[in-house]
Amino acid sequence: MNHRDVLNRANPVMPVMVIEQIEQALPLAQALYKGGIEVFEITLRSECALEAITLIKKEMPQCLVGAGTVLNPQQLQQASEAGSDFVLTPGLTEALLKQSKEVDIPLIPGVASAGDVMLSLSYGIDAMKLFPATVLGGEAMLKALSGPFAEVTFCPTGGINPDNYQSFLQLPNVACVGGSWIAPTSFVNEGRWEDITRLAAEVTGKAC
Ligand SMILES: O=C(O)C(=O)C[C@H](O)[C@H](O)COP(=O)(O)O
Repeated sequence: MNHRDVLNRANPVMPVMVIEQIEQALPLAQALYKGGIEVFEITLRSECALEAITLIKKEMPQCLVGAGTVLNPQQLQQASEAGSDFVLTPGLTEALLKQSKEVDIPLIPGVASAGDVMLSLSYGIDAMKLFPATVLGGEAMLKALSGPFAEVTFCPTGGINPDNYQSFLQLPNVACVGGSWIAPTSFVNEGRWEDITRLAAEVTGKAC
């Protein structure tokens, strides 16, 4: 499985998940799965994030579990040891790119400029996260990047919501979108799992 496979399998949406309590991990992942989602981004923004990755991967091996908000090589190493299938970063650094090759885990780097895309390509990575997508110009930015980088596939993330995700998905260089709107913190904290399944199913068109 490479970077591109991850983004293609995440189509149409990769949920950006913040799990504050380990008890929320499985109900949340299962609620999303029931709504047709099988690729998760679990951000390393909470104490129990690594534990949540391990747990979800163990109980739902049919899903792909990625670690998000990976900021440095140490976190990349920890994410890999926790069992992550892939990692995502908000931006890219040479240190992260090098470490992902050493650890041999697909890294989907956040990019915000043509220079970032070129650095990522120089490490053989042609599937990237555009972050923060709407701030960077959204669809206009993606159309502009498709000129020089026709072969690159993106997962726009940051500012994607129920009103704009469809127009992003129509672009040929967009494999999937990323977003937290699909797993709102308030719903997670209130245990509104059926509402999360409904949100996911509205986007995927699937329910199981
Ligand atoms: O943490 C990371 O690795 C990021 O890249 C940031 C997240 O993708 C965005 O915070 C999601 O943005 P929203 O859907 O607008 O909430």
